[in-house]
Amino acid sequence: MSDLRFSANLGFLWTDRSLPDAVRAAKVAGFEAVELHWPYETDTAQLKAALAETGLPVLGVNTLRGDVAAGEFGLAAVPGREEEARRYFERALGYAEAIGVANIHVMAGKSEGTAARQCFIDHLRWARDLAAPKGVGILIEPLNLRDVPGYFLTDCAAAADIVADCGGSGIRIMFDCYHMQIMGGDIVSRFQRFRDVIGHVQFAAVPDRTEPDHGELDHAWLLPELLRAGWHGFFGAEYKPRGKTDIGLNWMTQFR
Ligand SMILES: O=C(O)[C@@H](O)C(=O)CO
Ligand SMILES: [Mg+2]
Repeated sequence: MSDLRFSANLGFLWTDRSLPDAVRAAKVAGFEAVELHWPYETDTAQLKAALAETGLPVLGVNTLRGDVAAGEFGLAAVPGREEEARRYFERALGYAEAIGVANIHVMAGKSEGTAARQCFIDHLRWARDLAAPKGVGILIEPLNLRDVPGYFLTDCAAAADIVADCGGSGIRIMFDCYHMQIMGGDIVSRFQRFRDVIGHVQFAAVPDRTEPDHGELDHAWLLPELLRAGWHGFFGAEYKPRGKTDIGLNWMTQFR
């Protein structure tokens, strides 16, 4: 593999296997890390065993979204739901400590306005102060409004302001090229502008969020360009395979 290091997002890849087996499959495929969405039903001892066996680090887990059937997508920026949001974060932190996770992605939820922003900031400060002594960082991710209408956080400038208002340390932006392209594009300049507060990078084809081998974004150009723009971390492959995950891994060969 070149200088690019890839992380397999097991929220989308190898979902036909148990999470421990998905970790093993990611190792065999050449990924150098994994990231999870909502692994909470998976036994931590079994997951830990697969992680130890493969040596793959876990870059992130998400806080729970709330009542998904009712359209909820996180609670941290939803006034009136503060207690539940804190319980979700404590659950994520407990799981992160049990298996060893670098970051918790705090999901903001659907809301708007100054009360929602203050609610999010209060939650993030509290969460950061709880997680930092345990060596766990916080990520916040601007999402696109086509997939998640009404989501509170949709833009990097707003996310960077929130990080600053939280005091700057312990909270970083998850820069997902898929969402960024849908919310205006100009990905490399935006990455450069917010580089100092970016804590993870993800990618997928736009517009269909499948393998990064077609569509609006030329990943063979884009990902090395982000390295040149100063990114030193992993690239999270967060796409929904068109078929079986293993069949769709050819995109990786262009980076070898
Ligand atoms: O981009 C995404 O959808 C994710 O990174 C996520 O964590 C949940 O929405
Ligand atoms: Mg993402």
